[in-house]
Amino acid sequence: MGVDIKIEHLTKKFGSQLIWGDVSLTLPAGEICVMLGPSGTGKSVLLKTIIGLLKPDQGSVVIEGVDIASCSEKDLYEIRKLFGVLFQDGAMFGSMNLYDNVAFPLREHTRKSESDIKKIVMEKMEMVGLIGAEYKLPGEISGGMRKRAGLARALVLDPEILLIDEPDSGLDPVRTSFINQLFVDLNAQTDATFLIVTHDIHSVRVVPDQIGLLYHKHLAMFGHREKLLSSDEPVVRQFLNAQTVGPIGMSEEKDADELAAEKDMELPPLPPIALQLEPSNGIPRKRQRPPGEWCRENGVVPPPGSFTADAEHGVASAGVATAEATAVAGVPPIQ
Ligand SMILES: Nc1ncnc2c1ncn2[C@@H]1O[C@H](COP(=O)(O)OP(=O)(O)OP(=O)(O)O)[C@@H](O)[C@H]1O
Repeated sequence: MGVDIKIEHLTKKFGSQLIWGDVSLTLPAGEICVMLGPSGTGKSVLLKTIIGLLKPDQGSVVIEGVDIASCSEKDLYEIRKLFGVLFQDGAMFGSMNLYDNVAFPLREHTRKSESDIKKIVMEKMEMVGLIGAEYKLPGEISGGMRKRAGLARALVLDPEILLIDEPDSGLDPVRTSFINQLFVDLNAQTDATFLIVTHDIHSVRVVPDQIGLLYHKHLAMFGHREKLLSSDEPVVRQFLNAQTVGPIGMSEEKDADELAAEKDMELPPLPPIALQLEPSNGIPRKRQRPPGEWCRENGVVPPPGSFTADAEHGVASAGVATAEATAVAGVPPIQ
């Protein structure tokens, strides 16, 4: 399960307004990818382009040999069956209970009997922890439950690709952690390719295998989590660590005077790279790589204290833990 999405030289404009240009990246089959970027950089537009709701001006999005950007309506209809989509608010029909909301794609797109539909709906409701809430209306449940119901609905057609737009918007930190764990568990169970758009820096540090950053009308960087989390590239470093010092300003880019004023400012050290969330059953996901492997293979020294339990809290542990962490990454321990 899970398929690659190969994006090449993708450009999107609305009229004369360039949203992003020449975006190229591959979302690897079965991996969890996160797309970041300041507000308005076109992350939602990218999701909509990947699923063929918006046509790019140039470039291709190839899934299973079909280019979404140029294929026929019939091919697009077929390819869309590979997708599950979770919109920001869960996009539930307000007058339908959760059971009917989750059953909706099965009733619309398949000829399954009501007893088969029931089996599938209940299986997905169980996966997202909503057994017992089937007959509640969307307006009667919390935002977190609505997201989980939206996720159950996105899963009913057994998608190979899950597109998820800002799952944490409106959720408190605890519920965000629950939904992050749910993504990791679902990825382990389904091996689907995940693309999540989020602003939540903590989620970015512990959930994805791959991270991308859209900035100033282009893809600033895309790659393995350890690449971005150890990067000194100013935009990546500033965004991933939520710093005010760096090229990103309040509205868009900082001007030359603002950047000159920051020239001699010392940046805080990069925080340690956290361990990725493990599936709840303790069995690693198929596409999960051992901590530190990317750094080791690419000769990159991770920030001190990386890949330890403390690293999740941004604490660079000294002594033994640091030595262990660097040993994991295959580089000499820091004395
Ligand atoms: N259908 C449309 N027609 C014209 N402009 C659009 C359309 N959809 C999006 N835009 C513009 O594209 C830009 C990017 O919007 P988008 O919603 O993708 O940003 P985003 O990065 O997801 O932002 P946020 O993080 O705030 O959700 C915005 O300037 C928006 O106004």
